[in-house]
Amino acid sequence: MTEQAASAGVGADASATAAAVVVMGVAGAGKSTLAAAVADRLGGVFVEADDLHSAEAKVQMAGGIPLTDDDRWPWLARVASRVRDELAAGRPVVVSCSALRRAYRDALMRDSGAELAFVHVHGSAAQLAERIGQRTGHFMPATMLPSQLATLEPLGDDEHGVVVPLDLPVETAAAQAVAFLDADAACRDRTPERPVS
Ligand SMILES: Nc1ncnc2c1ncn2[C@@H]1O[C@H](COP(=O)(O)OP(=O)(O)O)[C@@H](O)[C@H]1O
Ligand SMILES: O=C(O)[C@H](O)[C@@H](O)[C@H](O)[C@H](O)COP(=O)(O)O
Repeated sequence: MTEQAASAGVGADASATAAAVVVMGVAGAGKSTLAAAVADRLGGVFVEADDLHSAEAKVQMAGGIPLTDDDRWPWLARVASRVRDELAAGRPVVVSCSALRRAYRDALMRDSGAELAFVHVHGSAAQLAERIGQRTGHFMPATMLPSQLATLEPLGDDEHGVVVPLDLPVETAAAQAVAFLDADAACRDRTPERPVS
């Protein structure tokens, strides 16, 4: 993982910006808000992975029961398929998707065929609890936060991603994310493709 590439002073260069981005993190962290802002900056499409859950999965989560891996795989496949479709149509795509575990992120890469970049919106447990408590009208109850945190696997050093603090103003966070994406795209241009594990 590249730590806060934004602070490296990399200038914005739309042509170098990764075309496929997943804004990840636990429920309520601020993924959708940031993903929409990043999509706007990239002139890309914002995809809300929550909209691709089955009705059954939403009922399950609304009832406070976390999804299992078996519940998640078909959902992740739908998210990846959507990414693939948008890229095939020539549109940059920014997805809001929890993508909590490494295996989920690898599956998204494998099934989309895209070299995804990840932006992890994160903060302390107290900040996350406060943030999810503010959210209204969502199927995911705040009681799911502990299971989300238990499932979360932070970005590995070998993943293309950056952590953005959840308490930044959204436009500041989006600027940090885009600076990272520019730096990451430039870095990929200089290095051979790595295999997806
Ligand atoms: N940078 C931010 N600063 C302040 N509030 C935010 C910020 N990002 C998101 N929020 C608020 O936090 C709550 C959760 O945000 P949301 O984007 O829905 O999170 P997620 O997609 O991770 O569930 C919402 O009420 C949203 O308005
Ligand atoms: O905004 C949110 O609350 C999350 O994005 C949430 O809706 C997400 O879809 C679930 O977290 C299900 O997936 P996981 O159980 O794999 O996080």
